[in-house]
Amino acid sequence: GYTKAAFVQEKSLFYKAECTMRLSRSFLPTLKENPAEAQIVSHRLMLRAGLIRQTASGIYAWLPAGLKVLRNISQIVREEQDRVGAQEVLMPTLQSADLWKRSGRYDAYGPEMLRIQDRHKRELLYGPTNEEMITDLFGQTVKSYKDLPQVLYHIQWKFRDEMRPRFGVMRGREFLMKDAYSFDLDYESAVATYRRMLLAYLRTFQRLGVRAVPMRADTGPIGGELSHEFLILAPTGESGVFYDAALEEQDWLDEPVDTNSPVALEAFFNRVTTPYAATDEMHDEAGWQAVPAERQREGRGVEVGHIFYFGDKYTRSMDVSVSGPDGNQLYPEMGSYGIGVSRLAGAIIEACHDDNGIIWPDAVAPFRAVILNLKNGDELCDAICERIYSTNEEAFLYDDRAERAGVKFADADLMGHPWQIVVGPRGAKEGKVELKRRATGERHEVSVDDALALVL
Ligand SMILES: Nc1ncnc2c1ncn2[C@@H]1O[C@H](COS(=O)(=O)NC(=O)[C@@H](N)CS)[C@@H](O)[C@H]1O
Repeated sequence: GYTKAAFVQEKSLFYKAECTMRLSRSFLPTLKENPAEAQIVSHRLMLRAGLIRQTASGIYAWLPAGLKVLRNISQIVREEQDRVGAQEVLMPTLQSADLWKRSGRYDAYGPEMLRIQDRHKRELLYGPTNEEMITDLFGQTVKSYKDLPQVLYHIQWKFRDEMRPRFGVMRGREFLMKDAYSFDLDYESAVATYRRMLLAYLRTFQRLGVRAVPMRADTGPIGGELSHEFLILAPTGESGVFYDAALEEQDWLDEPVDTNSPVALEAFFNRVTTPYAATDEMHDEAGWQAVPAERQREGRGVEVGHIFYFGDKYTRSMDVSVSGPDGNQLYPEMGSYGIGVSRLAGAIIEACHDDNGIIWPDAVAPFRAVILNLKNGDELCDAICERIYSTNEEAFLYDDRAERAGVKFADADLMGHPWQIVVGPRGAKEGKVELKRRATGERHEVSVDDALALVL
């Protein structure tokens, strides 16, 4: 068996700064009851699992576990943007109204725009999106077509003064968005960029552990004529969706698309857009009836991403041009590509939960596993828990509270950790722990080493 002396000796060798994720000392306020104001399951569970707290209508604070989820989502989004050659920048949340007057959207955008005056009475606004700002930044720097294409993105907070914020972070007023903007020499290369982004989005959502169906969309206040939105299937989704089941069976991660070949991109684009898929706004009966009945899928979806090609809408209106191959000035062709990063935290829960709580996909979970000590103060249980905990303090939440087992099991299911490592006195005597997979409920009694090998 594992002795306390061995543990103390080992721990003293590898002593690290104490990580705060011992539940007895963490800022992780779980709730026993469903808050009355939460109407949908993701809002209820995000409050009950201690991930967020509302600070004003449609505005939330992200508590330690919720912030870990936000960072995990952001990191996957970032990796897939970098993979298709986009470059990360960070633009401010506050924008000068002058930019929006140049593009003509200052008045057109409407009451959702939060307008602010500074002490010198200068007109500012809290950015709802960044087409104007990125086009201005691009125009200050790029003067020749030789410097095209450019794809720039950032992951930044936005503000839209929604008339009725609701459903927690799903329809907030201040929310985190990845927004990318592309600048190309001509239509063909702009379309190639659009298709690369579409693939990047499908890979991103698959890596997040959800299925997002791409659908033709209308373009709304952003403008342009080529647009797709990506919807995660969830019963509380705001959009009705109709699509061909063929779209659910693709594995985009081993999709060998040569993204430098327009021909390969066209073949990929046709594979994605040929099967029928439309939200209720774009649905057409004729197209729908052509889908064989056994492949027709109908439901509701949450929009987690939206991409647009809109040509020279902003470069022309803001007069941002570059010298072309023939020496004449030309307006670069643009697209913009948004992902609702904070909305995804809620949308993923809508798609991944059961009656006991959240079921985090491994890639998004705030912790890989929770260690449940069923007998605090028992020398062997404590030693085994401390040993597991000290192997990777970032990955583990250690429930060291002086609570009875039932409370620990219920909270572990509620918080949705992919793995539960249960340490009880009987198993500890044989150096065994019980490993539970949250998604399936499967339990196995294994040695500590095997548990660590499986979880990490
Ligand atoms: N009120 C909101 N709360 C949370 N997420 C939102 C909200 N409004 C939009 N989003 C998310 O942000 C994504 C992009 O927003 S958007 O308006 O469709 N597109 C743009 O703003 C473009 N500038 C893309 S760069 C949406 O697909 C959605 O997932």
